[in-house]
Order: sequence, then C-alpha cells, then structure tokens
Amino acid sequence: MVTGTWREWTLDDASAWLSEPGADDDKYRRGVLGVITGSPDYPGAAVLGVEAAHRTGVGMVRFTGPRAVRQAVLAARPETVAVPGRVQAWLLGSGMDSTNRSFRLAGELQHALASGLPSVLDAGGLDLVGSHTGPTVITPHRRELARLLHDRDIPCTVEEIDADPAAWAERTAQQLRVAVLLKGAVTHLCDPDGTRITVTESTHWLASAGTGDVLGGIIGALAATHHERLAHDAAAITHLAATAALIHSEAARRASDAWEGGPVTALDVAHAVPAVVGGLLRR
Ligand SMILES: NC(=O)C1=CN([C@@H]2O[C@H](COP(=O)(O)OP(=O)(O)OC[C@H]3O[C@@H](n4cnc5c(N)ncnc54)[C@H](O)[C@@H]3O)[C@@H](O)[C@H]2O)[C@@H](O)CC1
Ligand SMILES: Nc1ncnc2c1ncn2[C@@H]1O[C@H](COP(=O)(O)OP(=O)(O)O)[C@@H](O)[C@H]1O
Repeated sequence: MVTGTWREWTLDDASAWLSEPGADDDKYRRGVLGVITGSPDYPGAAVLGVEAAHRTGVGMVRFTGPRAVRQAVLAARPETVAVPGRVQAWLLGSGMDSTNRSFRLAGELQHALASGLPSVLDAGGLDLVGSHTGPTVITPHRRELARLLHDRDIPCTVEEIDADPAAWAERTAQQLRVAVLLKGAVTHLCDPDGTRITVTESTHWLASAGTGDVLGGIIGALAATHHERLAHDAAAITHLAATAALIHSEAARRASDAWEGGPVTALDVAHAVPAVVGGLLRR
C-alpha cells in the first residue's frame, strides 16, 4: 500500500496547542471530561486514565462506573466527581471487554457517543466506532486494530500491520471515517482529511501495561479543554491527539531519566505529565 507524507510532531507543534487557564476561567469553562472506563476485572485502567487526565490539566473529571471501580478511582483521585452531569468530552472503553458488556453500560456508551461531543475510543470501546457523532479519535494498538478491521470485514493480520503501520492507519481512517492513533514504538496518527503525523516514542520502557490507559486520559483532558475549538473544527482532534502522544512520550522520558534511564511504570508516566506540560507552556 502507498501512503502520503508523514511528518514528525515536534515540541513546538505541541506547545502551540496548549494554554494556561486565565482569570475568567472556572472549572466548567475549562472543560469537564466524562470518563466511562474500567471494569471489575480492570479497575486499574480507570484509575490510570483519570490520574493522567487530572495531571494534564482539566476543569473536572466525572467518573461514573461500577461501584468497585468508582471507589478505586476516588481513593486515588478524590478530586474526581462521581455523579452524572454535564460534560464536554468523553473518554470511553479503556479496561473494558467489548464482548462482556451489560445492557446498562451499552446504553451509557451509546448515549455518550450520540452526544455530538468529542470522544476518545479506546480498548473495549473500539467496536463502537461508527456510532460516534462528534469529533472522535480511536486509539488501538496493533492487535486491537487487526481485530477491529477483521470485525468490519476488512481482512488484516497483526503481521500485516507490523509490516506497514502507516498504510493500515490511513486505510482505517478512510474506511471508518474517524481519526486514528495507532500505538507502537512509532505512533501513527491520521484522519480522513489527510493529516498524517508520527510520534516516535522516547523510550521502549513504555511497552508496559497501563501506559496506553494513561495516554487515553491525556487525550481526553486535551479534548475537554479544547471543546469550544472542536465544536467548529472537528479535525483539531488529530492535532490534539498528536500533542497528547508527544506529552506522553516526553513524560516517559522524564520518568525514566529520574531512574537513570531505568524502567518506568504507567503511574510514573502520569506523574511526570505536569512537568512536561509546564515545560511546553514555557517554550
Ligand atoms: N491495569 C489495568 O487495569 C490494565 C488494563 N488493561 C486493559 O486490558 C484490556 C486488554 O488489553 P490488552 O492490551 O491486553 O489486549 P490485547 O488485545 O493485546 O490482548 C487480549 C488478550 O490476548 C492475550 N495475549 C495477546 N498477546 C499475547 C502475548 N503475546 N502473550 C500472551 N498473551 C497474549 C492476553 O491474554 C490478553 O488478555 C483492555 O481493556 C485494556 O484497557 C491494559 O491496558 C493493561 C493495564
Ligand atoms: N516498543 C515500544 N517502544 C516504545 N513505545 C511503545 C512500544 N510499544 C508500545 N509503546 C507505547 O506504549 C503504549 C502502550 O499502550 P497499550 O498497548 O494500549 O498498553 P496498555 O493497553 O497496557 O495500556 C503506547 O503509547 C505505545 O505507543
């Protein structure tokens, strides 16, 4: 397959998409991220995404989920609001199993996707692409993308994606009419409008459980804080997702540097996010 030209997202690019809150801001004006993630099997995914969203800077995070997951999220981040209410962007699917979805959860996810608000669809929410109505980015890794395409009658194997991730990301964006962030050592982002961006990850220590859940939280926070822009410029979701991927990569670099280049955990990456955002704002 032949693809167009891809360009590497830079720190200056990312910096241009970030801004500090102003004197007129309050928590609602800055943006509220609604989060439907995690499950009794994977509560950690919800904790990690919520942690990362708070660390990226957002007006409020609303988390409504099963009681046990909610308790874990609130224990880690008591700032989180656990009652339903108005939101300006959604993070959906991390830590969920699409083959084991209750009637109630299916309804909540469909309601979120029908809202016309910006959405990040991850992991166990990927199968819902197509029912989105707002600016949406899907965030599969290679196995998830192969499964998604197979389920849409597009024959594809993990090996084929490994051989040409750029082409498969682009084909997915065109055929599913959605912005795509395909995770890997090089992350590929593209959309049906022809935007093509790479983020070369700073460290291979990122290949560990939960770092993708952290990335979802960072994208969600940027989508929420940019909800006004996204309301009239849906294509901005791709640039915001690229900015999030770069923040995530830089946070992993910082976290590893703190241990002399040693291993990082997903939570370490989330904890390093504020310093990265601060550095980008000072550029
Ligand atoms: N702390 C947490 O709660 C975490 C939750 N996670 C969630 O876990 C769910 C599954 O995500 P995955 O990324 O694992 O999904 P994958 O599609 O990569 O894998 C699905 C299953 O296939 C098996 N598998 C695939 N490749 C394998 C290999 N090379 N060796 C051994 N087993 C292999 C594993 O049993 C795995 O559970 C998602 O909902 C995700 O969000 C993960 O993000 C990891 C952290
Ligand atoms: N070999 C690698 N080198 C660098 N970064 C990687 C590598 N493999 C995966 N990553 C990055 O790590 C993260 C893993 O996300 P994901 O696979 O969703 O993990 P999880 O589901 O456990 O949260 C992504 O940001 C991806 O780009």
